[in-house]
Amino acid sequence: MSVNTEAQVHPVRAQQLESILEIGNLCTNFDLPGSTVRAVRDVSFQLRPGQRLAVVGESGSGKSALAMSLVGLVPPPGRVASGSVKLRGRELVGLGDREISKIRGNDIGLVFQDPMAGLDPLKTIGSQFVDAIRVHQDVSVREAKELACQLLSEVGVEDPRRRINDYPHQYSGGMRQRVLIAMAIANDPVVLVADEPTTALDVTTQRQVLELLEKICDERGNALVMITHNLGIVRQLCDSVNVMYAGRIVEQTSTDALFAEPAHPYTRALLNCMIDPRTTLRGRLPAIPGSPPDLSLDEVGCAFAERCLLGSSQSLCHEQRPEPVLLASGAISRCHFAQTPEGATP
Ligand SMILES: Nc1ncnc2c1ncn2[C@@H]1O[C@H](COP(=O)(O)OP(=O)(O)OP(=O)(O)O)[C@@H](O)[C@H]1O
Repeated sequence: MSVNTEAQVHPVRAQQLESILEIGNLCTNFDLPGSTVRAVRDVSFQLRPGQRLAVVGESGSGKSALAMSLVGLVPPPGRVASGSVKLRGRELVGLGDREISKIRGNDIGLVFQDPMAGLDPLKTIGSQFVDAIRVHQDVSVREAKELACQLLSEVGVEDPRRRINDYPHQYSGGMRQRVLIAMAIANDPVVLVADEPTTALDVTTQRQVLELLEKICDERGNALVMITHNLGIVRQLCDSVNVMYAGRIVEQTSTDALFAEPAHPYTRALLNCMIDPRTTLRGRLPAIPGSPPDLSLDEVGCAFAERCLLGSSQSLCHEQRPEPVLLASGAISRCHFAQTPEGATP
């Protein structure tokens, strides 16, 4: 099945700007002894220059596995089992480690949840920064250091000429995240992939880091893929949204439409869990009743059917997997009853 959704959702917009990233029928599995966890299932979408796309969903829905698949960093025993990731037309799936690492940190910048995971505790920030720049740019150590200081200043690290000689533990969590963001943009990537970049931070620092990401995207014009649990972040930072459930994208829509007219029952359940969509920047999603399916089992019907208010009593939902449906709003929803008006019996 092919879900070439961007072309379906926004045919006019899709023609205006050629996409820079094209994901086609991507499947990522974790091969465990005796079972295979199918973490990303037949995911397709496109990203245009400057687009800010959120990927949202509950824990375990496959957001991180998708993000890691985009940049060739799926940890073993995981692997991209099939499908395609094309950056400016170049296929990344199947590239060797050396080739993909040239692209990572160059055309695609990465910001992770735990800034410590991206830094070597035994090296100064300066030496790590210089290395990260010189892997991709033919510049001297002195020039790389100068660029590093400029970037640190850009992301709000005061006195960068002194701070560059400090070790990661001498920075606060928020400052370490700023350093990683500076490193991620050092080679002017066309896409920034941020996987829950503020989850480990306190509320005030979260807000500052989000404002920084927003400023960077505004000023540099890079596209953003923002992996998050947090619909407040989606509202603040992103223009479009992929909602993931059980490894699949169940809704693709604009941020405005997500809040105004959520199409999929799962999206509506997520929104219902938000206490106050205007102020819940800090709010992780509270639980939706029931639990997601075991991703090592084959799907029969809609993966959300058991938990769905609309379809739990419908035999169709339990028997037949829904295909994506293009709605009048421009959203795509993977629901048998996507066109059913709210409150009506399907
Ligand atoms: N290293 C691994 N080994 C085995 N299974 C894994 C591994 N990493 C992820 N998975 C499985 O893949 C599925 C998707 O996980 P993933 O981390 O992508 O979800 P997520 O939506 O990012 O969740 P969270 O928001 O909690 O990070 C889950 O069922 C998870 O258990």
